[in-house]
Amino acid sequence: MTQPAQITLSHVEKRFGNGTLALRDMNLSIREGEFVSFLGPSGCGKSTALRMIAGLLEPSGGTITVNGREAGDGGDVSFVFQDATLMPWATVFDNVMLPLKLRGLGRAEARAQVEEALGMVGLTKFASSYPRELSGGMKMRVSIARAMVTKPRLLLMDEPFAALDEMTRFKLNNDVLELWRKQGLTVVFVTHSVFESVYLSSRVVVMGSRPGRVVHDLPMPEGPRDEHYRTTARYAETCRIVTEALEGTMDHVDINH
Ligand SMILES: Nc1ncnc2c1ncn2[C@@H]1O[C@H](COP(=O)(O)OP(=O)(O)OP(=O)(O)O)[C@@H](O)[C@H]1O
Repeated sequence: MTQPAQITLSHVEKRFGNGTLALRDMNLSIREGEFVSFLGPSGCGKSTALRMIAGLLEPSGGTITVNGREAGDGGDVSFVFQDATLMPWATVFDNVMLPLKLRGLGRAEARAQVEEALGMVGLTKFASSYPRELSGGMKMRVSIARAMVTKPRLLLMDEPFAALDEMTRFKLNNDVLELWRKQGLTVVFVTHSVFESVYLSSRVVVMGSRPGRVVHDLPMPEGPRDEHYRTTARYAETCRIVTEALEGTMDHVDINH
């Protein structure tokens, strides 16, 4: 039986105060347990769409429902930004505990959940370290642990690995896939990278700009995702198909710069 939609965007439009029409008539339905990437040229509204799903921005037209409620109207959703956005004066433990503290939990009550979240990202031994003592990849892991500590059903990620070197990015790609599988999450992931979107996703939503909208909705092949997969003909062929779809959304100005 098909799962009911967990996220629905229906005729969504976003016009900013300065008149920019970022999205027009965006329609999309995401089911529980999917891993969906938003891929598209710079400025096509990927982040805007993600922020509206999170309830951080309001649509100027249309409707967005998440977990059966209006977007932003309730828990079960976590957000990971491009920067780890950690509190530099607080330990890894305290950074990860923040969402629980905001919900009124004390240290003792929160301990088991924080430890579990740190375990998920392999940072158990770094609970008392400070952000300045960590590499960029480790800081991003802390940020992911902070997002996971509330046990969300939906994880929204806005280009989380764009600033990391390639090997770290590959490693974190695998970590996120493991979380997705083990925790039964739904993930919506914004990226500029065809290779990253094809590797991670069960579905790639290719967006076009001026105004932003969904241009292609491409199911990805099923099967294991591991370092071997990156070297297969199937992966290369899927990347080619997605690249063509992406290029079709761009005008010459976009392609040449
Ligand atoms: N707060 C804002 N006020 C006005 N315009 C905005 C605002 N935020 C985004 N925009 C505009 O809306 C459009 C979509 O922006 P958005 O950041 O969602 O695109 P994107 O696809 O995520 O881009 P990138 O890949 O470069 O991050 C762009 O034209 C952008 O300049």
